[in-house]
Amino acid sequence: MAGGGGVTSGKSYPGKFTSKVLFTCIVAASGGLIFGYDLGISASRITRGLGRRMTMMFGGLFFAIGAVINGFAENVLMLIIGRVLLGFGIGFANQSVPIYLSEIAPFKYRGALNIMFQLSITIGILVAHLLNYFTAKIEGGWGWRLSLGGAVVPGLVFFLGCFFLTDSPNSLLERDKFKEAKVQLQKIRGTDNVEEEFNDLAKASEAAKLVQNPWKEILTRKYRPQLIFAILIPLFQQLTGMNVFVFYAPVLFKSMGFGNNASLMSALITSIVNFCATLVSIATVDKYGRRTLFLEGGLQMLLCQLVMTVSVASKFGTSGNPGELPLWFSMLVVIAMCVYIAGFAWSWGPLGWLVPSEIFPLEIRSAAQSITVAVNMIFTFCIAQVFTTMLCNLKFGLFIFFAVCVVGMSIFIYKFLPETKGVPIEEMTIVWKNHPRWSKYFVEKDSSFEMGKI
Ligand SMILES: OC[C@H]1O[C@](O)(CO)[C@@H](O)[C@@H]1O
Repeated sequence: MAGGGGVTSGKSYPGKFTSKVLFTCIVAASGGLIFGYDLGISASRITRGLGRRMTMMFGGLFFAIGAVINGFAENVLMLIIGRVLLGFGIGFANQSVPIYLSEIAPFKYRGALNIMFQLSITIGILVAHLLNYFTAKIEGGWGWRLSLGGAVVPGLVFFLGCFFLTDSPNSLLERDKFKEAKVQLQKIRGTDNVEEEFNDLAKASEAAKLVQNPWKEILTRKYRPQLIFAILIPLFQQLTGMNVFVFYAPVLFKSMGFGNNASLMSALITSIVNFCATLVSIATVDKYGRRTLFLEGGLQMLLCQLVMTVSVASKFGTSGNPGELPLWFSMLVVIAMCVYIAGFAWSWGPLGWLVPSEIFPLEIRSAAQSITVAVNMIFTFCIAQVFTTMLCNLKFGLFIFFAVCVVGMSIFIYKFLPETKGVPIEEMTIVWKNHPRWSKYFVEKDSSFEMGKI
């Protein structure tokens, strides 16, 4: 495989899959609930200075306060203020949760534990869809208060849960808390024998401390490979077109002839498929690797987009008026949509967070994650804004547009993404060094690797 192949670092840090690491990851991943419930902005300086855990707590708190203000809003200003706080909450959570999970997880299970973040996102979407459906039926027109105010629940779950967490050893070392970092690592790994891993983390943190300004640093040539992925992975995730289904599924289903219950049906079907397929990703990502999932998911989405293109073109043409749609046709489109969503949910959905969170060295990890979050949010917003205009102008061509994007991103992954499965996070340099495209960014000196002096 071009540039693929598995790489092993030769490390085998002892340690168990402890109940502590599982509990910690479940609580931290619940930060995805608030993103599933809503969308927002980003915060890197805070993650580095305050630590991942504190940033997560701020995220939950802002989100909960924003939700309360929205729920009790008496005017538009209150709605705007609440909305801004939700945005901060999500920005803080998206900034800190993926890297926290990747740092805290034993490297062999990093994929599965990190994907619990995306799993929480899918739960958030499912709950919000269901709630919207029921609150819309509440007499008296105050149901929206319940929908908006209901966001306080995931916000508080996440905020309060964070009290039970410790910061990641990497983040503690970043702030010179050596003793605490070691004790926490021993607790998380369930063994006192963490010397090798701890030394590697300490080395990474020493290297990180030499970097005064991560924002300037990330622009230097030696981080070019990582920077490219920090930007392109979230961009490509949004260019799959998935959010067209998340945001507009009810409209699409209605136009396929699913009468009055279209909204509930679509919300239920697409959200449940999204959730279940994310579980598949959890079960397979550390076994088959990131590249396999990316490529399989891409192919699956492409086939479905082609089925949708042909179906919509043959029934709607360019007039947009389908007449009476036969049942088999509606069923075919629904099945294609579901298979497409499953393809996304075990590839670009979770990997869009996992891969960026594990490929950056500590010194630029927070800055790079901010870029990833910002690109993700900006393009989520753009797709939501331009979707209807594109649909009106391109008609079935919209599906061709996303299909072409999927082909492009799959080729990119095939040629350029190194496999990161089974490599400890602070040892990740090795995958770049061994990759035919990226090795030139690394030069060998005195049997250690010095980065980017060419
Ligand atoms: O599960 C679908 C959701 O996942 C995301 O791609 C984030 O990873 C969102 O943009 C989308 O709404």
